[in-house]
Amino acid sequence: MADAKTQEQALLELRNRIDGIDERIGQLISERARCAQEVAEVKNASAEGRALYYRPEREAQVLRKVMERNEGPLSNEELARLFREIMSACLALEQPVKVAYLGPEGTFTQQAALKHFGQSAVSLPFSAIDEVFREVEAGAVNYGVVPVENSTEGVVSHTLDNFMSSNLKICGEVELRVHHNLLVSDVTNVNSISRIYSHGQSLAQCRKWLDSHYPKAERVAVSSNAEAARRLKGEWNAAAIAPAKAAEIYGLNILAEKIEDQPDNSTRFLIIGTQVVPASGHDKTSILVAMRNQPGALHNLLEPFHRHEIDLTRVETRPSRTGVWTYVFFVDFNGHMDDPVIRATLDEVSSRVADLKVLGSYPKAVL
Ligand SMILES: O=C(O)C(=O)C[C@]1(C(=O)O)C=C[C@@H](O)C=C1
Repeated sequence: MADAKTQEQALLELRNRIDGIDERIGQLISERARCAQEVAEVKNASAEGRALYYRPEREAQVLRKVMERNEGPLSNEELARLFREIMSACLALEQPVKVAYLGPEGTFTQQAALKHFGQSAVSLPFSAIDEVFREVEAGAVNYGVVPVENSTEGVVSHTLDNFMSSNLKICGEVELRVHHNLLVSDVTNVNSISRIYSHGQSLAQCRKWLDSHYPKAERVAVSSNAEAARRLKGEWNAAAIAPAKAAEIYGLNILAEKIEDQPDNSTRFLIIGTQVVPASGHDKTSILVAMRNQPGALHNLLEPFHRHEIDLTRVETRPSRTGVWTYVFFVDFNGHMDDPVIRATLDEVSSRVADLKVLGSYPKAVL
């Protein structure tokens, strides 16, 4: 009895301390939000209606500082995620940011949009990558989010091809650990699952798991994981592979978690917009280069990077849509356009190729 009393007393004291801390945190968050409102006034005063509220480079710096200062016990990622949301709410006070993403609701791309902009952003689903580009170009939204690398949605080439005809810039990147789950609906008879829906790439990424758990089930590839989740309604013998978020949105149950064959399965997404982003201190640049398919062409293109010791992070090639025998390379490397070494390198590259377009310099993914 005495023990129970002491425990209750200890809890009460700790909870009183937590109440006091919460009060201070609340006051500080409000003070920060008022500061952000003043930032907006300063931006408005000098921009004649064209103020840039969202500043990717500053957000990256804020989050990096949060991680550097962290003394635990929360992990760097956890603490940065909390500050991500505080900044998202502060930005919404300045201007609610509108973001188009490759939908439907529940896709990994939506998850990437929320991870990058936080919950206070207004995110709008579009059914094709071209549409996301068009919405941003038309000014109907401020930014777009599209998958680009090792994508579960299987659309990397679409994103790259869109850059050939678009003047949009890359303003940021997001990396997402991709976990697959087996989802069922309330009416599913879990002992007689004979059909499994998902995007083709997701089915491929869970092949071994499916082979051992559902070797006889028919695997049906559909346009997105969210579409797979949507199909389940009313099908008693079907399951879907999709993100946990899709279970929430479509009212489904998770039958098995993290069923991907590779535990470090991840996808990279790009933030597209019209803004040129200043250096944040840890940046990447993406360029698009068009060149004739001659012997030694790729070596010619890459040699200046090697000589200037610039780290390439990705080289991708696509056949150009115009002109026979011409290839287009997408090259990502560490560094920012404002850096004189990068500028000099690109001047050299430019003199060796048919065309060079800088798609953007942007902060490396922080979270
Ligand atoms: O520093 C700014 O420019 C701000 O607008 C403030 C702030 C923030 O909350 O820290 C908010 C939005 C921007 O994207 C970056 C930072």
